[in-house]
Amino acid sequence: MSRTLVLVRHGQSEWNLKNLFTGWRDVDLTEQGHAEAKAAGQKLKARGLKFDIAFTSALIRAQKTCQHILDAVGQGDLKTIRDQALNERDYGDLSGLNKDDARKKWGEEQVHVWRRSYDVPPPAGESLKDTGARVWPYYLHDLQPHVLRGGTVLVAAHGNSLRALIMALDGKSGEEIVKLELGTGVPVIYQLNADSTVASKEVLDD
Ligand SMILES: O=C(O)[C@@H](CO)OP(=O)(O)O
Repeated sequence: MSRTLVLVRHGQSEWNLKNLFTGWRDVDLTEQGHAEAKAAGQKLKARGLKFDIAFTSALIRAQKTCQHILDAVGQGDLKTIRDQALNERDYGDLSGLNKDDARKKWGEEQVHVWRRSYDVPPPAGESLKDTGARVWPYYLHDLQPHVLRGGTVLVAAHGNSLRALIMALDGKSGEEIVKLELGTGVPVIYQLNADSTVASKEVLDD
């Protein structure tokens, strides 16, 4: 039985391009972002993947990425659940600021800690731990059951909401997760065992 979970970070957004902290701000994909999402769909199509259900966040950049992928695999009308549990980490007061300006103001090290550490939240925002505290229960209750009954499930979401999910799936520590970067539009394919542990993981980053 195939129990397949496909995670895809949205394609490049307008604020990725402008190098701004985005978080819950609802910005669109760039031309490149649309192309990356379509290319992700083509890679999944080439694998012969057909989905049973799709999940995405409440934010347009993830929703459009999800739709591009479904269109590419010929499943444009597939049932898709949108939930803010899968939203990007809330960047709080950093939202809308330029990342280089923030480095000048607070220093390289502090900004890196806010962006990639496990449990240090940016001012008035969520740490990765906080993000995981909403992503992981949502995964367990709403998403994983579809995979365990033999489904193939698409999740189109965000860099940090997916980092939180991957941290739990891979059993990574707070120190290890600092190094994990997810590319825009790069599919990550998990096969799960019947007991919900990970049987295999493949990153389609070529
Ligand atoms: O700005 C954001 O919301 C995220 C993702 O684009 O940025 P970072 O990679 O710095 O966590």
